[in-house]
Formats: sequence, C-alpha cells, structure tokens
Amino acid sequence: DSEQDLQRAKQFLEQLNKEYGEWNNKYTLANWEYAANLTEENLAKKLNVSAEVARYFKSAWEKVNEYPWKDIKDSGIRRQFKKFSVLGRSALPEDRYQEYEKIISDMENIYSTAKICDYKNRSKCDLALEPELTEILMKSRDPEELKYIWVEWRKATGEKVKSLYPKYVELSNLAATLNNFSDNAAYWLKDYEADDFPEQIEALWQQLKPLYLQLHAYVRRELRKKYGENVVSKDGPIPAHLLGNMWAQTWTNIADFAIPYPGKQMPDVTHAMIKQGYNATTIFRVAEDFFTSINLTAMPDLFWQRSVLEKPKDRELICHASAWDFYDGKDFRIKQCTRVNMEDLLTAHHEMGHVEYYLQYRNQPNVFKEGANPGFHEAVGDVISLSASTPSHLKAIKLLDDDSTDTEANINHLFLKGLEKIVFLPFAYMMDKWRWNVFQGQVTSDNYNCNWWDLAEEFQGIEPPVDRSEDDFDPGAKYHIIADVEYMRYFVSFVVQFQFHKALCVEAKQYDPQNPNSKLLHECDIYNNTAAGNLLKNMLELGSSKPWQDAMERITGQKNMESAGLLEYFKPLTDWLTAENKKTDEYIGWKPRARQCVQ
Ligand SMILES: C=C(C[SeH])C(=O)N1CCC[C@H]1C(=O)O
Ligand SMILES: [Zn+2]
Repeated sequence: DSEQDLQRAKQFLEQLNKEYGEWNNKYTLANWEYAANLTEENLAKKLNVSAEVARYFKSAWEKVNEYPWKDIKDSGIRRQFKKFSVLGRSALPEDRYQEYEKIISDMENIYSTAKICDYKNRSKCDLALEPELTEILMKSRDPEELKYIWVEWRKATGEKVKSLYPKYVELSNLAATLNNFSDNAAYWLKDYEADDFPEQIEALWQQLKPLYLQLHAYVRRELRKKYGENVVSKDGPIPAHLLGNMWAQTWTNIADFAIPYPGKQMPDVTHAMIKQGYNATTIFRVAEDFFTSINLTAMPDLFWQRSVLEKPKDRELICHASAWDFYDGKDFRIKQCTRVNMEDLLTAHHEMGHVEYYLQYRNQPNVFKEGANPGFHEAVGDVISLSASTPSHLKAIKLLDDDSTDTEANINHLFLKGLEKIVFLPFAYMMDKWRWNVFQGQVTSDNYNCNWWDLAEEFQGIEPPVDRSEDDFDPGAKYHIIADVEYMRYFVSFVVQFQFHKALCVEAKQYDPQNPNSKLLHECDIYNNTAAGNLLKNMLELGSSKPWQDAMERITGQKNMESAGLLEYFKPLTDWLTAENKKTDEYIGWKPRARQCVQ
C-alpha cells in the first residue's frame, strides 16, 4: 500500500465508522423502546427507524463495494472493509425487510405477553413465564401440575407462532443469499471464522458426551426414586417436565433432592439472599463489585439511570434478560426481570459480563464493537460466576455459612455446577442443529416438531410428558427461536469459559495443575486479583478486531477451543458419578422414547 492509499482508506473508514455508530445508536434506541414497552406505537416507530437505517446501510454498502479494498495489505484495514462488506438483513428489498422485522417483533410480542391459567385455580389466567411459570417449574414437585404448565405454555407460544415461522425461515434464507451465503446457517457460521466449525463442535460434543451420559443416568435414578418407575423409567429418556426448567436446559432447580450428599453443604444461596433483603439493585452491585475487584470497569452512571432491572407493573415488556450497547461509548444498559434467587444472581453476572465487554472495546472502531466471536461474548460473565459461586467466595460475601471443602462438599458443589453447565451442552447443540436443518432445507414445516423431538431425544435424552404432533410447534416455546438469536454461541461459551477460568486461575496463582497440593480448579476464586483481570482485559479490549483464535491465544497461550478445561474442572465429579453408576448398575444412555410425535 502506498502511504497515500492507506490515508485515503483510513479516512473512508473513519467516516463510515462514524455514520455506522450514529445509525446503530438510532436503531438500538428504537429497539430498546419497543422491547421495554411492547406497544403498537413503539412497534411502528421501531419499524420506521429500521427502514431508515436499512436505507443508509444499503447506500454505505454500495460505496464499500465500489472501493478497491481487497488488495489493501494492512490486515486491520482490510478486516474492517471485510466486515462492512457484509450488509446483513438490510440487503432484503425494503418491503421484505419490513415484513421480516415485523414477523420477529410479532413473535417476540406473542412470546413475551403469553399468559396461562393456574393449575389449581383455572379462573386465574394471568400467569406469565417470568416470574410465575419459572417459579412453578422451580418449586412444584407435582408431576401433574408440571405437565399442565409444560403443555399450556407451549399452547400459548409455540402454537401461536407456528404459522409465522416458515416465512421467517424463507426471509432469513433470502437475506443470507443476498449476502452471498448459501443459507442462514452459513450466514450465522461466518462469525466463527473457521470452515470446519461444525466439525469442531461435533468433536467437542463427542469428548463431552460421556460425562453427560453419566450425569443423565444419575439424575434419572434420583427422579425415579422421587416420582416412581411409572413416571421415570430405568432406561428410557427423562420426561422433560420434571427437570426444573421450561426447556430442560439446566437442572439446578432439582438439586435439592438430587444432590449426592443431602444435608451436607449445598451452595444454593437463594434463602440467604431473601433473608438478607437482597433486591435487584443489590444483586447487580454485588456483580459490579466483583468486576471492579479485578481491575475491570464499574458500570457508568447512565447504566444505573437507564437500565430496567425489575419487571414493571404498568406495562408489557420483553422479560428475557439482555444487555445493550448503544454505540456511543457512554450508554450501556441491562433489561432483566430480576428475582431474588441464585439463578438470577448468576444471570446478573452473565449480563454484566456483556456490558464489561462493551466497556473494554468501546475505543475500537464501531465495526469491531463485537465479541471475538459470539461465544466469547456469552462467556465473560460466566467466567466471573465460576469464581463468584465458589463456596469460599459465597462465604466471603456472607451468603453461605459452610464453606467446607471435604470430598462430600466438593462433590455437591461440582454436582450443582454440572446441573448448570454439563446439562446445558446437548440442549445448546440441538437448538442450532435443528435450525441448521431448517435453514438448509433438510427439515420442512411439515415435520418441524417431530424433528425437534428426535433431536431432543438424541442429544438430551429427554421426552415430552405427552404425545406431540405437527399441530404443535415446541421450538417456538423458546425465546431465541422466535427472537432470531443464534444459539451455538452458548455451546461455545460453555466450553471456552472453562479454558478462560483455568488460565485466569493460573495467572492468579489460585491453581497450579503441576502441584498436587494446589486447590482444585473448581475451588479457584480470582476475586481481588488484578493480574487475572488484566489478562482478561487484554482479550476483551480487542473486540472483533482480530480473529477469535488470536483472542484465545492472548488468554490461554494457544489458539484452539478445547474440552480439556471443562473436563479438568469436573474431573472429581466424573470419577464419582462413574463409580456411583457402576455401584448401582445404572443403565447409561436411553432406549427410544415411549412418547410419540405424530406426523
Ligand atoms: C441470559 C441470556 C441472555 Se444472552 C440467555 O439467553 N442465556 C444465558 C444462558 C443460556 C441463554 C438462555 O437463557 O437460554
Ligand atoms: Zn448472554
């Protein structure tokens, strides 16, 4: 590149980034107004702004395509142009784009405002997913009530969006082809910058599946003991409604009876949080305190002024937790219908991890204000939670009395973590296995639901509590499916977060893999350690300015996603479960389900 060429390119990008930031700010504000207050008026405003923004993006995109950027040698400059050369949904013709935005907004509205009637009192019909249904699934131990809630939620959501989904798929694929991708699956995969990414995920799953099978067998046994053999079989899939979560994606809410050593330490601090008068704000202040303790950045004042941290009583909104970057380097928010329980304490750390990433890369050019890949963005807060949820840390913040680290306490702690992290892997995988099938055309709308249940059985080893059919649309009962949010990011996050955790723990001298007397990896707590914080910061500040493999290398010293971190963290649990299942001669895995899905 001649010096003059470089200058010209830099000026071109300077202007483009400036405009890109301004339009993104406008678009995000309109999206926030609708998400935080689901009125027809706010939807109309959001659709108008998105049309205006799309017109700008399309004109900018034409200028980028005319610019001779492909032979620029400077890799950072070329990387910016490459990102700007992907137009996204705005590539759709204007009327198609409006239709697309409206379909997704309508599905989000149906999902977020869905109400069902109470099991015991059928005339009380104002139960929403958050908090009512989530809490019933957490607490109820009545299989009939759980079955009712499970079925009614799917009637009120999946069934209602079923007719919209094929058009969403068609327009998603059209937009992808207008961006020169074969389909929307390929469009989503571009963010992982690896031609063999699906193969990388499959290899990771094969390495992690044996541990999942052991945990699945043990939990099925505990459920059978609780509910009897007529409800939970010895060797079949687990009925999905008994696992404490609407989608069976984490099973932490049945730890109270499934925990290996009941009566021993059980690091679920919900009770203590309630007793100590925690509220949404104190929950987020506890999370913020951890980030600042390792030399990361406090939440700006605007965050506390503009975030919505509790469910408002006077309006409908999207309760599903989310973090927002308004692209002006100042305005960052979280919207979360926070309840006082451990799950929401961990979610608060998760969401604040997103804001921390926004804060660390806020000086990047706007086009690089993204995670190194989407999975990295999901991992930041969870890495902090791995330290924050250790018994020793929970004791330090006075939420736990017993922080003993004898074998039984360790197994209980690892078991609870396993119900959150190991259990989640097959769910995350099948979520986008199904959508890849759909976008690639292997699954069409006449067998959406039965393919979904084939995958749920194959990967999660669960089955529906009642027979399903193609009149149902169970994928539509999960937020990310109706909100057009890609999900493989969470599988990636649940693998790389343990690689990051291990690297930060070694940096903090909280863990030494070579020293048999060192703490175990799951006991590590990087609280107050600025060396660990600085190592994390070195990666976060990159944004997406470098390929994620370089970002990975900055923290772990190597470039690959590996299952080793997770397997090392859970090693004591793996050994314990394997021995326990052998002792009880538990059937590992599951035979085909009894419940049918009728075509
Ligand atoms: C908390 C968020 C917002 Se990015 C979320 O959607 N998560 C966090 C973990 C998995 C996934 C889910 O709830 O399905
Ligand atoms: Zn997230």
